[in-house]
Amino acid sequence: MAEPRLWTPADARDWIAVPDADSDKYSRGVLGVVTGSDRYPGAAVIGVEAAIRTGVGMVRYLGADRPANLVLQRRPEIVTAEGRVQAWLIGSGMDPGKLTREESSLLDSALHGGEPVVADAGSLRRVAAGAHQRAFGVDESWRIVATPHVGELATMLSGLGSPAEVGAIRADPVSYAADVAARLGIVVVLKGGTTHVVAPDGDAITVSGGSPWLATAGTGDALAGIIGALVATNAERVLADPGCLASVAASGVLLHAAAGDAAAAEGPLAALDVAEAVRGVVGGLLR
Ligand SMILES: NC(=O)C1=CN([C@@H]2O[C@H](COP(=O)(O)OP(=O)(O)OC[C@H]3O[C@@H](n4cnc5c(N)ncnc54)[C@H](O)[C@@H]3O)[C@@H](O)[C@H]2O)[C@@H](O)CC1
Ligand SMILES: Nc1ncnc2c1ncn2[C@@H]1O[C@H](COP(=O)(O)OP(=O)(O)O)[C@@H](O)[C@H]1O
Repeated sequence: MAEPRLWTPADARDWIAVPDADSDKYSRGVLGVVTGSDRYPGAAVIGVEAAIRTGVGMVRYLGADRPANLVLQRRPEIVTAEGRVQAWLIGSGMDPGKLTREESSLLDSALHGGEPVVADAGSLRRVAAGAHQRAFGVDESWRIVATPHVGELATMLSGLGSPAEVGAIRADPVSYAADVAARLGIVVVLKGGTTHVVAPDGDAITVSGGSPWLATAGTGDALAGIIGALVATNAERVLADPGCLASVAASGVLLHAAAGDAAAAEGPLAALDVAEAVRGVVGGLLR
């Protein structure tokens, strides 16, 4: 396996799609979102806020009623009608053991739809079960980015029939992430104090830094929203060259770490502070 590359702000800058006079909300990219649940409605609010502040043409939120109402209270600009999307963000704030039939069907539609997908938390077991591979073949599944923490990667490995202890994964994170990435044909973003982005071919990118104050509930939901917005606004490039999906994901991790630093500069942070701070980070990179 090649040595992991370090990702820089200049690398991330390349993946910020800046609108011009010919842009409209559809041409910029629409992110379809299936996150949150009655049990964890807040995850939907955090992920949507992060996506909006990363920059996207439109967010279509299609989750359950309770999170949908909270999302709309905070962000009336969100659209809850079905329609075309350029990418999906799924799974944050969803419990894989307690999905309603409608939630399961929404997750499956997103995974089988052919658009790039950012799969978090409650959708990871489905990804590990390889449903998308059966539908599209391994090459096509390069369009999926999964964002597990070590506990969730352990669950994915169990699903693949290769259980591993969390301690073993922590000791050799890139190898375990690379194993899952190769077997499922997906990009794995293994989250932690240092985050590793690993492509199916074993190419690894490391994003270090990010304030330790990020170790608080909901910051992973914010990360998924940031990556979702970047994938939606770069969807044409991703579909033309799925190999670039790891670069898009690494850029999202870098923006998230920088937003965490910005929010932590004022004191202990909450996940929504991180989502809000992404705006200033993107603005700063573009100056
Ligand atoms: N405001 C909200 O609505 C929030 C919702 N959340 C949602 O809550 C659900 C459960 O999330 P959990 O992360 O607790 O996942 P799980 O409950 O699936 O996994 C947690 C398990 O993994 C282990 N573990 C090992 N390393 C870990 C690490 N680095 N970080 C976290 N757990 C680790 C834990 O000990 C535990 O056994 C997800 O759907 C998530 O998106 C969380 O994001 C918190 C905020
Ligand atoms: N000690 C740390 N230093 C820097 N970043 C961290 C640290 N701990 C966690 N993070 C980051 O915070 C986020 C936590 O995500 P996650 O574990 O999914 O939590 P949640 O499910 O509560 O959102 C990840 O992006 C992770 O990389």
